[in-house]
Amino acid sequence: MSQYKRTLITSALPYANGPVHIGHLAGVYVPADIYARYLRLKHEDVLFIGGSDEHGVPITLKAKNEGVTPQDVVDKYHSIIKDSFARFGISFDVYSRTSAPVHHETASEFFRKLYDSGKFVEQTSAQYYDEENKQFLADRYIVGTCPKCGFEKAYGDQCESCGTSLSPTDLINPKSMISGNTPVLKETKHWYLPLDEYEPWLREWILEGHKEWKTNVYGQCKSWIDSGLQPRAVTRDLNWGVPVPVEGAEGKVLYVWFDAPIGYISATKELTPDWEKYWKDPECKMVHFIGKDNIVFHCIIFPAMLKAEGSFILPENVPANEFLNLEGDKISTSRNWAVWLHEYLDEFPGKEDVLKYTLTANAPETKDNDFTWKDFQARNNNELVAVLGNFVNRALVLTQKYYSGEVPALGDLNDVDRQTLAEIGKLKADVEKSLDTYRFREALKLAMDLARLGNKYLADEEPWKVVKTDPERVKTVMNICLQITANLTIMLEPFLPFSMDKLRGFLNLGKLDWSELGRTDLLAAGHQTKQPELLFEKIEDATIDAQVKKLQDTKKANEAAQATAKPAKENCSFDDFMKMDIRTGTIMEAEAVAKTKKLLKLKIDTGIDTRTVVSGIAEYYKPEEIIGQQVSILVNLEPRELRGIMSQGMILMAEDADGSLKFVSPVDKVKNGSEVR
Ligand SMILES: Nc1ncnc2c1ncn2[C@@H]1O[C@H](COP(=O)(O)OP(=O)(O)OP(=O)(O)O)[C@@H](O)[C@H]1O
Ligand SMILES: [Zn+2]
Repeated sequence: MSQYKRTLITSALPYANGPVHIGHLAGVYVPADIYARYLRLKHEDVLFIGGSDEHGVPITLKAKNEGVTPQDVVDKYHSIIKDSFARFGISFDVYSRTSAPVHHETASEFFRKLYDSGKFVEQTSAQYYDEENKQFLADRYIVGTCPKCGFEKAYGDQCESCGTSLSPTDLINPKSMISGNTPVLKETKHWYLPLDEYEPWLREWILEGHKEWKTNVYGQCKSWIDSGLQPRAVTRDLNWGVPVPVEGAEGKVLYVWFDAPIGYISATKELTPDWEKYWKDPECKMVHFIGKDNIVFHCIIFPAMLKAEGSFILPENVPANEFLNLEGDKISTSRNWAVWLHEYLDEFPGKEDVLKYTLTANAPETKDNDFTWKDFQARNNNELVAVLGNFVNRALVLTQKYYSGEVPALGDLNDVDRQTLAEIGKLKADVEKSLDTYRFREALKLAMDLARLGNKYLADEEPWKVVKTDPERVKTVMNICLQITANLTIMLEPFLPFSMDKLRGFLNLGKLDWSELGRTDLLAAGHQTKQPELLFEKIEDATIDAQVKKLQDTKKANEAAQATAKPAKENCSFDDFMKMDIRTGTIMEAEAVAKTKKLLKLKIDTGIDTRTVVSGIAEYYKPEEIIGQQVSILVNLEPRELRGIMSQGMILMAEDADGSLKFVSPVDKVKNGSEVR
């Protein structure tokens, strides 16, 4: 048993400027949920905390762009996020938000306590100011060139290209995000947490005291500490956030990364009056689930804040994950490169566990990983359907067939039986060890080994053959298969809660505790099981192809949005322009030019005559679609031969950003032969 009486699980507060995607799930919420469900199955005293992070500059910028208030933005996404988590079965004990009054109060008090006990350094410095909008430019209100890598769109707080954390005055050629103007420097007062003073303590606490932390986490902490910690401003000139509760701080709010982690405390307060049992008692173990970009905030800044305050416990572990990518590209909310949870839930009803399974089996625990729809399909078809679904289905169906669903009695055991049953206990110990050390991928693989064990046992014992010669023996085999199935409902419960609920229904069995895992008498002889349905269904190629197509469309839309118009060509004289004779005409006939992919042979009524034109539009228009289409045609272009056809003139086309061609034609129909000028 551990030295702890309670566990407080926090999961990073998703930023309420977009919905939740599979990266968030794989990095944070799925492992946190597995851990919470596991501890609950063990009857431990555990709280699982979540909530939306609703302050900070990106939200105010989004509101500005959309012509709504920041509150509108966070209301919208908080409700989408909260609802999708609930549908997906992320089992928060509370899901709060940082715009809630309890949070404003808590964060404000927290700041005030540090302020009153002299933990901050007050400093006036020159900061960028947009004179047109009369506003200081914090964090993402300012862009410029990264001094480290030369990326031209680095933000005032971070370069998204090289990951360096910056302050606005580091940027080369800074520009205001609101007006595009070059900002001026203006004096303003802020409060700083002197992280440098906490350096020796952090070194001791993490580098000496927490060598067991994951290497990616420990490594990042070491690198931050070794490169020297600087005082960090914890306030901003901004009108969206928790107001700085100090006289003379009008127009200032707490820095979003100061207030967000305090959100874990506020959410706990919202949940229970006993919140101090979790936050202030050293017998409580606190674990932060986060992605790698949040490590510095949870391992260095927030602990320094808690330490400065003095009455709070510190995290016992921070099992941060690396990043999940999507089909080879970084997931991005702004580029819409993501699989969105709320869309997945609509498009794959009843398949919550399939996503949870895939994200766990392929979790970015030690390095960045890639989600692909092919892998999703393979995990479902080859593992959930072929291994787990297949085993439990055979066990239940054969029980129906031989015994009308009644659990048969266990007879004499042979060596294989004994080894198989003993394996359940061994797997239990291994799964526990993995879960206790936050190795969820490994834990899931081991738990699935129990289903593999069942499959192998069934295949080796072949009850469908033996039943003809030795029906007594088959009773023992089927009893063992059913005991394995019952054990699966416990072992896989943290990972596949919806499916295990279903499976318990087939077994006609209530929810069992983790402590009962490993028992070989979970189902008594004579217990009545029910007619089973399929636990998992195969996912067909067409379903996967549709998802891949959706992503390809996103990519195309992004490329088109990125494309900038080419610069204008050199001037030409009016006379030169007037030499071109452009008319309106109508396509009378159209056919593909044999042995070419691009060319159509068109017959055009130009008002002057009817003539033949060869046009390179076959990839964009089918011949039958364009008969009767009015077009603009350059009629005095020198005729030329294309593929043996004399082409007399050229149809004008507009080339879109993706290279596709569209007709340039009058908005309203005009008489053929009308001049275009
Ligand atoms: N692709 C990813 N893989 C793993 N974890 C991620 C990924 N994207 C975000 N996270 C984690 O999810 C948590 C919540 O993320 P947050 O709402 O701050 O979004 P974000 O990092 O701004 O992501 P995005 O820019 O995609 O919206 C954070 O702990 C973050 O580290
Ligand atoms: Zn950079």
